[in-house]
Amino acid sequence: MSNPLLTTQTTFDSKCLKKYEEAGDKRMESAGMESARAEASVKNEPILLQALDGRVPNRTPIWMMRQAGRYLPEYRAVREKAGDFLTLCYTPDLAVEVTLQPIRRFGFDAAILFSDILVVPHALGCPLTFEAGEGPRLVPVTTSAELAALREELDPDKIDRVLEAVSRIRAELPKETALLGFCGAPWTVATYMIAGRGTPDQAPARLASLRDPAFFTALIDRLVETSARYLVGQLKAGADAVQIFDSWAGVLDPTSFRRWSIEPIRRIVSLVRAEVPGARIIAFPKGATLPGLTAMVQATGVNAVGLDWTADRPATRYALGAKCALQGNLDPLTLIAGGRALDASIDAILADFRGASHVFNLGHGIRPETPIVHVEQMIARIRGV
Ligand SMILES: Cc1c2[nH]c(c1CCC(=O)O)Cc1[nH]c(c(CCC(=O)O)c1C)Cc1[nH]c(c(CCC(=O)O)c1C)Cc1[nH]c(c(C)c1CCC(=O)O)C2
Repeated sequence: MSNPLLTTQTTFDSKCLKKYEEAGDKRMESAGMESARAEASVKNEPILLQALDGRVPNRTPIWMMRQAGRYLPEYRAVREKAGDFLTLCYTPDLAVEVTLQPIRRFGFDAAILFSDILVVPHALGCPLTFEAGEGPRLVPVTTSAELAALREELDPDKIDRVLEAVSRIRAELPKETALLGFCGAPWTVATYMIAGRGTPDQAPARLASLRDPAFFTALIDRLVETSARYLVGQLKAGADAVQIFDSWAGVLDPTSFRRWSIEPIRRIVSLVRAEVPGARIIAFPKGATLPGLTAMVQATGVNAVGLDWTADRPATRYALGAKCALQGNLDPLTLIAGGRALDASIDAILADFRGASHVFNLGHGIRPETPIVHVEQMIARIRGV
């Protein structure tokens, strides 16, 4: 019997979409009908996890990257009281509170731990500050000697506070809401460590990889090992799945993408699953091409890939829909615009992924200026209420 997902058809007409749906239905049948017991055990599972397991839940799970953040007045109030962003991250009471805020307000299908990808370099001993309106500032690490001066392992005084927040969040969340942990991918974290800040094209890290490959490889290795342990800690503390953010993957040429985005993520996935068998992992290599995404899924075996708003949805589904879940990909600017543009974009995303294992999300983090009524409009549209 031929698999409609493995044909060489390259146009994405309605006939082709019908095939996806049939394949999705078949996949549902084979996944769901293995035994009545398996069916019963998945019924109570959060729908986000059903999608990550390759099932097609009876409604589309929704969460938003940066869903706890400055667009929420209740976040701004806690942030003001804490004074400093890192205080929020390392004070379990506050991290639990801001993680739960968007769940209380919107009832998303997943909470994401409130923290930051730069907690990893900070816990390795890199001084870090967040200047108001300017983003993060780190003391740059640009040589093997500077790397050698950092810790080999994450400082437990910092990380244990984050893990305590994880277990308290899990205890307070409704059981139908999944809890996501996360870390930055080694490449993206390295770009901030080397430049000491965000840069437009990550030139300092790209140059370092060319000029001093021994240093750069050692830095990536340190991040692979510590990030894997950190994710294992989060999963053991109660995270149901984890996402690896490779926000700057899109600046890498195809060879460098394999070497600095795919390969470190592959190693993290394998280290994590050695400790936590079957760990559910989402990779978000922002800006990756479709061949890049395909290679990522093939090499790493992640459960899902995050798609930014530039992804060609039918082509991505055609290439990957039978191999992993697809997460995304509403343009965060559409959520600022609202109105009919928002409705039309949501409808297109839902139509393109109908019958697939799809997690609704934005193509990148929600922006602080986003009106809350547009988030409500989005959720109502997706849930059909
Ligand atoms: C690159 C990156 C960072 N942090 C993160 C990434 C990867 C995702 C992406 O590409 O956006 C990841 C991140 N940062 C934050 C979370 C929390 C969980 C979530 O709601 O998604 C997550 C998952 C909170 C945050 N991290 C930050 C804020 C804003 C801090 C504040 O309250 O002032 C929040 C809510 C600060 C931060 N942290 C970082 C930057 C560049 C900035 C400044 C830009 C900004 O202010 O939006 C680094």
